[in-house]
Amino acid sequence: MTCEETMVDTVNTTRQQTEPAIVVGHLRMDYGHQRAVDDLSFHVRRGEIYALLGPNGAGKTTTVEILEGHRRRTAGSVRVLGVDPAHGGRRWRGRVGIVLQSGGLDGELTVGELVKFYSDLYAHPKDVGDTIDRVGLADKRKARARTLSGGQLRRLDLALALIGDPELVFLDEPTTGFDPTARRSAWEMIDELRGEGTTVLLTSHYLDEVQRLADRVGVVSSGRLIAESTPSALGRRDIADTVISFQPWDAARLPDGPWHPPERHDDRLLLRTDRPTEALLTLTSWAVGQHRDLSGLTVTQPSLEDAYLQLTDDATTPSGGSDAR
Ligand SMILES: Nc1ncnc2c1ncn2[C@@H]1O[C@H](COP(=O)(O)OP(=O)(O)OP(=O)(O)O)[C@@H](O)[C@H]1O
Repeated sequence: MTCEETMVDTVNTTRQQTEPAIVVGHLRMDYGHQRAVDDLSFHVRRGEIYALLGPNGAGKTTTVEILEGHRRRTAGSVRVLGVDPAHGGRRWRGRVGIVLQSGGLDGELTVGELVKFYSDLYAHPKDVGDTIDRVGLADKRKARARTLSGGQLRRLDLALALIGDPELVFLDEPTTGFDPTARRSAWEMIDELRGEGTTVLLTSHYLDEVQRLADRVGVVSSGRLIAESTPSALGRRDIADTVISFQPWDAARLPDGPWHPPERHDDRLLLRTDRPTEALLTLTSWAVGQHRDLSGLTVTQPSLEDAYLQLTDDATTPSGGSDAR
């Protein structure tokens, strides 16, 4: 290698280490006349857990399939670990953990045999027994794949994605069909991946999962990124107001205050506000002045779920933030 080639190689290696794990620019995917992904841009930093969140048909799986190199995009640019997945070779595949469709596995092989078979495909695989333990299938090691339940098959998928000790893992709805205990252990496992510096791209419908696991979340609706933030900052967005609720007494006449027009729900009055401290002061001063209690008073902070529902609702209504095609 000449001195010049060595320098180019060093520059390339440095660039690959500093470049985000995933860079998506103006990605578009059309299935015939159906636009599934529309001008989508985002990046995932190395070691980050990034969640794509969105309603059914938002384009999450299509995006992940393009990033995995399983689907050719219509337009836009994509780099995964410094490589265009459309041209990702064997070496690149070895660096990326992909949760396979277990439907394609030979159901006659046992869990242990399948994980061992996949481990042999990689240069530096993890330990087969440890990986099976980690996904909670230790007692199913000798069971044939065809005898596993839906949730157990997804755990097997996860084991196959992790066995190659990848730098980046794609987890498309990793806990769908898991019972609550299995979900918790999958979460712990994903936390461990974070501890090891593995980058994770996750798609999920479960807001608690995203809240618990993700460093950042991109909300996708109709193929577009409509919001991107940390889960907690997304939950704090002004769009999702704090709700103050209580049971008003007969003939109560509410004073003016920093809230939207009051809403009645059964015997309760709901006040939505983006200035909760001031609203509570106005409300409690009024009640004390009237020698009354604010019976059943509750104050509810907006959750990630509230923000998500409001965002996706706005994006799919014609007057909302995203243009309707
Ligand atoms: N192979 C395909 N051929 C034609 N249209 C497709 C195909 N795959 C997906 N679509 C369409 O593209 C859009 C995006 O689908 P995609 O599966 O990517 O969404 P998603 O966000 O993953 O949905 P879900 O949360 O339900 O899994 C949908 O309207 C879907 O009907």
